[in-house]
Amino acid sequence: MFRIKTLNKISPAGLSVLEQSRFAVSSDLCDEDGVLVRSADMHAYAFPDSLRAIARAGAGTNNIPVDRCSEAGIVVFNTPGANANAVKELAVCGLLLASRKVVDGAAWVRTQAGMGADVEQAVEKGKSQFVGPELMGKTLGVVGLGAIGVQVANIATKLGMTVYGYDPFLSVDAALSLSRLVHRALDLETIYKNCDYITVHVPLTPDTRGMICTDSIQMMKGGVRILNLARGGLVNDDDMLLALESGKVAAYVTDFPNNKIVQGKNVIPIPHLGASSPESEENCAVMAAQQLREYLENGNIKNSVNLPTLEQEWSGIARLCIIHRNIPGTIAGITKVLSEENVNVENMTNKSKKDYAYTVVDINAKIKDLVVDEIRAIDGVLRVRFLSH
Ligand SMILES: NC(=O)C1=CN([C@@H]2O[C@H](COP(=O)(O)OP(=O)(O)OC[C@H]3O[C@@H](n4cnc5c(N)ncnc54)[C@H](O)[C@@H]3O)[C@@H](O)[C@H]2O)C=CC1
Ligand SMILES: O=C(O)CCC(=O)C(=O)O
Repeated sequence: MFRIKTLNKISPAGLSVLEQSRFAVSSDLCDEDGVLVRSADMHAYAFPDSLRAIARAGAGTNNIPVDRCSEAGIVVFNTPGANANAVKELAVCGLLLASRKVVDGAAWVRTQAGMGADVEQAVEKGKSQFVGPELMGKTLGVVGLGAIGVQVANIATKLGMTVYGYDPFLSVDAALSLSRLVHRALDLETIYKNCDYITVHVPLTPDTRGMICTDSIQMMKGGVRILNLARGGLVNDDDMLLALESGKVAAYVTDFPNNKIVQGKNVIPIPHLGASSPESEENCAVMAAQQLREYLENGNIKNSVNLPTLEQEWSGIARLCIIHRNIPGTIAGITKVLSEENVNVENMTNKSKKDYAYTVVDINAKIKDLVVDEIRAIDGVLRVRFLSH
């Protein structure tokens, strides 16, 4: 029986993937084999020895201490693309909210009603203060052309916008999905200098933290409208507040409000709703649970952010799953231990991702705990699991 701890509310469709006969799932258990999480901050989380995998039902993994997980031989999964449509739709909403003063206008209508005014009359008299430009014919810059950015760029072309996209690491899949109407920007300056609207869809990393700051805003057009449905830390709040105050930035739509930024002029704060649709919550939860189940039961890895994709059909009665550093000599060490025990290797796959590697060895014999311990002791080995049918 595997023990799965949930750190956020997970869609029931995802939980149903983890059948009760094989998985105990609760927010209130210890010695967990796996964790299912959405946005809960895990940086101070104490890993029990039992923990083998963390599945993030969502895209961003900046709430998880991925380096610490790698060192402890814990696989971290996410669910690429599973919530992209939900975020794309909110981005379209954000573009409109940044333009058409709907939020301020609606609040104003309510105050009129509250003050006892004749709302019908007040509306016609007061509406001119809420005029805002159309999107058609304007220029949009999309920073980050991954699962979300591509969809936002493509749909914006259908709204009649001229779209520039920037992504120095554009994947082949993303390139194939990108509309030919989207102009490829080769640097951020092109986006900053040319766009009336800018939307960021990149992960929060040391490289992207604070990328929207006074230096970048200075390059932008006066009255630019900025959308941030990616992560709060991508924007320097102090610099943004100054730019909003001066009017250099006409509107800032953020899915990551905090006490400071909500004070700003023309800030449209959204309570982190990017992925909050039933469809997206279900997609993410199902994908995360399936990946977790497949790793715990069969050792197969798909969509991990710290370890390579490795899926192998079973070809023996037992399987060794070894997470190790990507250094010479480890595989030789593993096969040496097995051949000394006279164990035949039925099938073996090794894959690496940056500094870490994963080796799956199928064998046709049960081996003693001592042999597993010998493999565990090989230089560079971080975690060994022994699975049997
Ligand atoms: N508001 C919300 O609820 C949600 C927010 N997000 C955020 O959006 C981010 C993007 O999500 P996805 O598109 O699904 O991820 P993704 O991994 O498919 O795409 C990210 C893209 O950013 C690119 N990139 C990385 N560094 C860059 C840089 N310095 N400049 C330009 N491009 C760069 C990558 O090459 C990649 O193509 C996530 O990391 C997460 O932080 C994602 C889902 C929901
Ligand atoms: O689970 C959520 O609501 C947050 C989604 C998100 O921010 C992400 O997928 O990166």
